[in-house]
Amino acid sequence: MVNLIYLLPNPETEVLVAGMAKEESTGGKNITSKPPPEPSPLRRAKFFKANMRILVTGGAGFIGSHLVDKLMENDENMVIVVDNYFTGSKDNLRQWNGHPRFELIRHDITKPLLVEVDMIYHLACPASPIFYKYNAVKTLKTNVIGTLNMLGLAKRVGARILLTSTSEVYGDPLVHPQTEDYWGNVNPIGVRSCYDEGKRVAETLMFDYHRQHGIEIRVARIFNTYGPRMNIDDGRVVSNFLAQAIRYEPLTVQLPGTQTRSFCYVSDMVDGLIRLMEGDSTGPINIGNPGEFTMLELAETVKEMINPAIEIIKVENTPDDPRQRKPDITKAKELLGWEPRIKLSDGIPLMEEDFRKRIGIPRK
Ligand SMILES: NC(=O)c1ccc[n+]([C@@H]2O[C@H](COP(=O)([O-])OP(=O)(O)OC[C@H]3O[C@@H](n4cnc5c(N)ncnc54)[C@H](O)[C@@H]3O)[C@@H](O)[C@H]2O)c1
Ligand SMILES: O=C(O)[C@H]1O[C@H](OP(=O)(O)OP(=O)(O)OC[C@H]2O[C@@H](n3ccc(=O)[nH]c3=O)[C@H](O)[C@@H]2O)[C@H](O)[C@@H](O)[C@@H]1O
Repeated sequence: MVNLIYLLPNPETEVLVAGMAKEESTGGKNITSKPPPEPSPLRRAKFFKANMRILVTGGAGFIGSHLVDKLMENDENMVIVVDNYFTGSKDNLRQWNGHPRFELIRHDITKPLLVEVDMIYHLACPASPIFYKYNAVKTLKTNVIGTLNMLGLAKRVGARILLTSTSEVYGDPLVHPQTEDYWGNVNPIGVRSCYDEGKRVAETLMFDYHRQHGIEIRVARIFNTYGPRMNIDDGRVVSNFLAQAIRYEPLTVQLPGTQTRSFCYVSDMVDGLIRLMEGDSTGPINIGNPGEFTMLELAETVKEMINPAIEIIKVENTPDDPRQRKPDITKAKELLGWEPRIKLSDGIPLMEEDFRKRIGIPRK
């Protein structure tokens, strides 16, 4: 039987068999890192040397499209986006349509993808609770099979890969603020589990590929991010409150209203992700703004800044809503030289302008 496996011309099988053999000879102990695989010979060809080919999965989404804008500012970068447009839109990337250094591929990452790239920013996954709960099994497949596919690609072409994980890996945290060494308090069978457990498995896959196959990995734990281009009916709190205030609708604070979040403006987030990708630390590293607000405080702030005439009402919450969340960003400061620059009161007006344009209600 074992001999038959050796005869299969499948590189995955060969690695598996080689790994098993090595494990036996090390007395069953864990095998640590191997050198990363050799990149394709194309990488050394003159034509390709000039450009860094960067794949962004989920690049038509909110954070992904801002990341693409930033990466495209560098003439040395060639950017390839893959997206299935579940929560993203081509419109977010229209400024790059037809650009010689840009490609957009309609693709679902739960299916394998073969492209020659040097770096992978792996963002594809619905992020708003209403969207990730909509098809929970698909969310899990995206996190598990999708991440496996992207790691398989990274292994094949020798690319460095960054995963956008989430503060939701801490669940309903019992440690506050959250440090990266906290293992979290997550319900494994709840309605949010497809997302938070999915991301936890995605992190595990990243570290196992790193240990077992020497893949260069980066893991960012993103805390609530907001800014222009969020879907207007996205369901997340900042976009909900802004759209409601602009439309003269009451702001819906979910009970109890004392739950907290920390909000990071999208340009700060993109800066943190690029620093992490280009730096030497694998992470996981928290990237977020430590300014912490209750949802009632957020509603009061939006009301005061956008439309003092509107009402704030309390509505039912959904199960397992984390009661508090605030990143400890000591590691990001020390290892990436990163900290956020834009405070909530400066970020909201930047987002308001974009929302008013798209909703079609100008400021009076
Ligand atoms: N925005 C936040 O506050 C936040 C916080 C923590 C983590 N994150 C993570 O950052 C990433 C981006 O979040 P976002 O806020 O931009 O969300 P988003 O929903 O705007 O973007 C996600 C993108 O992924 C695409 N996508 C989803 N499933 C896919 C699949 N199977 N194949 C291909 N494409 C697929 C969507 O169409 C969309 O364009 C996600 O991985 C999310 O988990 C975001
Ligand atoms: O930052 C993160 O790590 C994660 O945060 C979000 O999860 P959540 O914080 O629950 O995001 P929201 O849906 O925006 O809710 C934030 C808080 O606002 C409250 N809320 C939401 C919407 C609303 O209309 N009113 C309201 O009070 C919710 O009850 C919750 O307490 C999403 O799951 C992901 O985008 C992301 O991975």
